[in-house]
Amino acid sequence: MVAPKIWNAMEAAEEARENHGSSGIRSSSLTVDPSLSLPDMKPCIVELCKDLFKNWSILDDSHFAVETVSGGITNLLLKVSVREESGDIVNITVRLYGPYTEFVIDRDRELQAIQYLSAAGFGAKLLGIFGNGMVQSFINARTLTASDMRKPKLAAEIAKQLHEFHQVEVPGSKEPQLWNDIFKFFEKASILKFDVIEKQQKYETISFKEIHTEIVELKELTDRLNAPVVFAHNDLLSGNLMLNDEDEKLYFIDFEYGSYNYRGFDIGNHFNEYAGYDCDYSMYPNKDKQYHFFRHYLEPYRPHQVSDKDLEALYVETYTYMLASHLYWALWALIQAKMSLIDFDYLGYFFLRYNEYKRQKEKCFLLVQLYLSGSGTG
Ligand SMILES: Nc1ncnc2c1ncn2[C@@H]1O[C@H](COP(=O)(O)OP(=O)(O)OP(=O)(O)O)[C@@H](O)[C@H]1O
Repeated sequence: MVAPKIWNAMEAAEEARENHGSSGIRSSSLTVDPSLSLPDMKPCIVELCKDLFKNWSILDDSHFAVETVSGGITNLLLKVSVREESGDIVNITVRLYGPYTEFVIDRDRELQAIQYLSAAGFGAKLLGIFGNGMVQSFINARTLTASDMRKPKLAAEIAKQLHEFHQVEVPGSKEPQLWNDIFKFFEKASILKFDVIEKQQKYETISFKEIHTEIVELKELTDRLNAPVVFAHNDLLSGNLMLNDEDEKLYFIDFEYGSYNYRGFDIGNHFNEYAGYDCDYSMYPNKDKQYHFFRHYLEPYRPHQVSDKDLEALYVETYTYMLASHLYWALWALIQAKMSLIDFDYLGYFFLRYNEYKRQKEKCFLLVQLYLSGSGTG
């Protein structure tokens, strides 16, 4: 097993300290125990805020209100409202990384990306980092549901924003990470041991030999497409989309899985999320709905001028990487089943994603072969 890369919070904090003048990102070496109850955690959060934002250090603790925004599937997110001396209220969020999340999330990669993405106007502004988390601006908006996300007007807006997102340049290697990540997940996922006997028995029904063959075959197929590579969000589910209804501003949030990747993966992965938390894959968009999305993605200001050839190419690309998205999150779920402290049936989630992969595979492979042979997709 490849040794997991443990995010070096101290190094990152030190780097941010050095860069503070230019990037405006503050840093603290404090850590907050995520297992504390909210009342016990509050004094630690207040101390952290005072350490990061020196102008708040003179305020009495009664000026700080702390509440939970979300348990997330991965992290704990808190909202801190600070009544400043002037009487103004400032809202920020404090994100505590979930334990062991470094097994599936590269925090260095996330932190670097977030700075460039937030400078380009995406997501919440990064205000500071600390030993086991980060502080960001609070976004005044509601979180979308899967059914919101499927509405044509919002789908067009998401496509348009994704087009912009994919234009952002993040320094560093521009190598697509998909297959590196999938193989890394595979290595970890294939050697797990569960203490709970039922879980272990369920786990033992999985054929990793079969999965490995699937990964290799799918990689070979996607390689033949020469798909464009962009800086991708990689986790565009409804919970990572927020909308302010008044000014109709849409926000992409949560760049934990962001990396250079195939654009078709970002889109296919997003379409898989139409299934919502119940994984109802009958909600996957039909060809018309996909084309609606593609038009606004490819030409946000002239959606009706996109050529049939470009639509078809993106259709094939998306279909193929949609399969990769199932493999990616299926393997991710196995690692979570072992590592996460969150009470969620990750093992069951593996089967939902992998079974859907198997259900779609043949049709997809056939479609790509037809397309590559020049016979079209019909
Ligand atoms: N900066 C923010 N301002 C306001 N609300 C936010 C902000 N960031 C996240 N949220 C809210 O908290 C929820 C969880 O956030 P996020 O997805 O970043 O956490 P997570 O732990 O990574 O969750 P998951 O693993 O489920 O994606 C979002 O769906 C959104 O409702």
